Amino acid sequence: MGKTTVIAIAGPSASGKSLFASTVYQELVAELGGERISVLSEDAYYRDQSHLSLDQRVLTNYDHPSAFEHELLAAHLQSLRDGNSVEMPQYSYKEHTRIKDTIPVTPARVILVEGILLLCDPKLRDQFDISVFMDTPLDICLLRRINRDIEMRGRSLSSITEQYEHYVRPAFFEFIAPSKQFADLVVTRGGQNEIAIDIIKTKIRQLLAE
Ligand SMILES: Nc1ncnc2c1ncn2[C@@H]1O[C@H](COP(=O)(O)OP(=O)(O)O)[C@@H](O)[C@H]1O
Ligand SMILES: O=c1ccn([C@@H]2O[C@H](COP(=O)(O)O)[C@@H](O)[C@H]2O)c(=O)[nH]1
Repeated sequence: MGKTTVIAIAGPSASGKSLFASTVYQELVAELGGERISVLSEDAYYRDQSHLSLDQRVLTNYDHPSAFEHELLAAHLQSLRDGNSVEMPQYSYKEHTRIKDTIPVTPARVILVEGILLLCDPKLRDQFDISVFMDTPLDICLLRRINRDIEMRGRSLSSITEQYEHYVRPAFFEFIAPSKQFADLVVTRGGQNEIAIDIIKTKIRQLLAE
């Protein structure tokens, strides 16, 4: 296997990062097979909070860098570069903590990693060869987050709007928007931008052909 290339996909919550990463991954796996591409999620590296009660866990600010174990994500990316498999944690948005199971991730020629605060952290940025920022307007992100969090993450409308006002929106202006300067490619509209998906797929095909 040649040198590992890590592609980061960052941007606000519900901007389409997961959809973009999974579309690129699934379309390339269908075309080329899955052995040479892996996907990681920053959300899997939210800190374990199993020592706290559920009432305490809901008080955490999940949009602040301190909520993530970025040191572990950086160490896992380095291990994968070094040719070693890692056990990626799994996170429950309903329980607000990690679950016991992990997912084995094998070293791959191309690693896609997606998450809100990836480009804010210098030790993570050092691990990225290509960085993408999903520049979906914040009002569109909010509408998509409301629908997704009610359907998929067991949230009420009032809990979403309260969390959004106190944590999600302030974190966008303090951490996420300023991190756009570190992106190589800025993607408008979200996870269904077919031209952007095609550009990243073309780059990955080139890397896999080297
Ligand atoms: N371009 C788009 N058009 C319509 N819906 C979209 C688009 N991009 C993403 N979505 C939807 O918006 C929601 C949030 O997208 P997701 O990929 O989970 O965002 P993120 O990973 O950035 O939080 C999901 O339900 C997804 O299907
Ligand atoms: O327990 C949790 C953990 C995270 N969140 C919210 O999730 C988003 C990040 O995930 P996206 O898939 O990028 O939306 C972040 O804004 C947190 O507020 C949560 O609500 N509860």
